[in-house]
Amino acid sequence: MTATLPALAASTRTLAPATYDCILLAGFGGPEGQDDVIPYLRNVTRGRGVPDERLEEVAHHYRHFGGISPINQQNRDLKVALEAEIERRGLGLPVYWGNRFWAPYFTDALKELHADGHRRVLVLVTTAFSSYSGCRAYREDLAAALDEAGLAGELVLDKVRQYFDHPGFVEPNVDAVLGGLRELSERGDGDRLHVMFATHSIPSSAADVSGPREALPDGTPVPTGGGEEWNAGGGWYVEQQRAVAALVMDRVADEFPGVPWSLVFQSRSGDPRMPWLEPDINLAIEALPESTTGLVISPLGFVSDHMEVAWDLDNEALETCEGRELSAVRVPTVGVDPAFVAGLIDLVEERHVAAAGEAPREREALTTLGPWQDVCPADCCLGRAAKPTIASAE
Ligand SMILES: CC1=C(CCC(=O)O)c2cc3nc(cc4[nH]c(cc5[nH]c(cc1n2)c(C)c5CCC(=O)O)c(CCC(=O)O)c4C)C(CCC(=O)O)=C3C
Ligand SMILES: [Fe+2]
Repeated sequence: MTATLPALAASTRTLAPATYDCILLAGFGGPEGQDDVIPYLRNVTRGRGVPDERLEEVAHHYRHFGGISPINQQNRDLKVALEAEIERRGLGLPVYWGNRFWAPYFTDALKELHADGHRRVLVLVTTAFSSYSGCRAYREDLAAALDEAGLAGELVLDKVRQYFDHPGFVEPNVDAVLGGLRELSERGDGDRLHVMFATHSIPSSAADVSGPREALPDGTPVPTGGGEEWNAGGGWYVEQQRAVAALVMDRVADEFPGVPWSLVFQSRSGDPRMPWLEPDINLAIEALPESTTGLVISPLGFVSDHMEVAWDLDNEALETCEGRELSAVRVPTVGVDPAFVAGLIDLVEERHVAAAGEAPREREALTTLGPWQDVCPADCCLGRAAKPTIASAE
């Protein structure tokens, strides 16, 4: 199946700069009241074989917070911050907001921006890493929304690259981890520290096919993973997170040299007999050496402190720490940190030029994996049947 798809030449993974006329902030979406919770969860898990018991368990997480996920407000705040940065730079690009799983849906946002006269859309996705859930699913859902809105021939939808190693994403994460390490030191629990970078678990089979099935333009081969104590999985999803985590630790090493760290996974669902990325954060906390005096938890896999952070880390993981009397701090995601907001607009400016022939902003990347592709090969992150997508070579 995937092996028969034609390979995409490295050079075609970068799009020439162009002029866009608006930005679409593409979010995940979340419920905003108790009555939304079940319809929302049905949207998220449609056709995905997530067991009912898991849905009930997750519904309980939302119910605990009045049925309201913080994610929509966080995206509203991000939209306002992006608008202010665009205004500051005089770019004149309006920002629209749409979600995969809750109102405002992608279809509504596309209809709205089209009605306002826009035709060339640059999409900013609220996830930094490459995986089916973090990239391809957004591209598929945008293609479906284009169709549903009846605008398939009318709009151009290009997407900003995954930005895991862009300074705008890395720097706030460095600051956050540094803040956590300092806090533990000030508490007097800084003797033997550990940093855990938490990210969403995905099926190992999905991890293995995350990102392109070909070498990077510089020849870096597709990562095969394995060989670790835990099931770390292969593919670019894990590789990108490991690279960013290592970079963050390198950056804090001046002040906190030699602090051990690990990449851990959270929020797994699906059939328990299927392998997903491990270790689960809670098991990893249990397995820390008895001598560990303080733990920093960085939600590296997410861009805002949404429900997966508020529940799975702040409730569950911190409780696991309490259970073994381990002093711990969960540090913030990038959220609306000014450096992150500015970084997203830098990413826009490396693609958008006001007029043909103008030089775009330089493409920044802090690991050897980047700058990541603007356009995905046809089989990128493709695990199941191919659906049409935007921002793909085919
Ligand atoms: C990689 C990844 C990201 C990061 C990239 C990105 O940010 O997009 C992410 C983000 C998020 N996931 C979220 C919520 C949920 N994810 C679910 C289910 C799943 N996620 C998966 C993966 C990911 N998820 C997978 C492989 C499943 C299994 C089912 C399937 O294959 O589709 C379910 C169903 C119940 C359950 O199984 O837990 C819910 C409710 C929210 C919103 C939180 C809020 O409301 O504040 C956000 C930001
Ligand atoms: Fe999820």
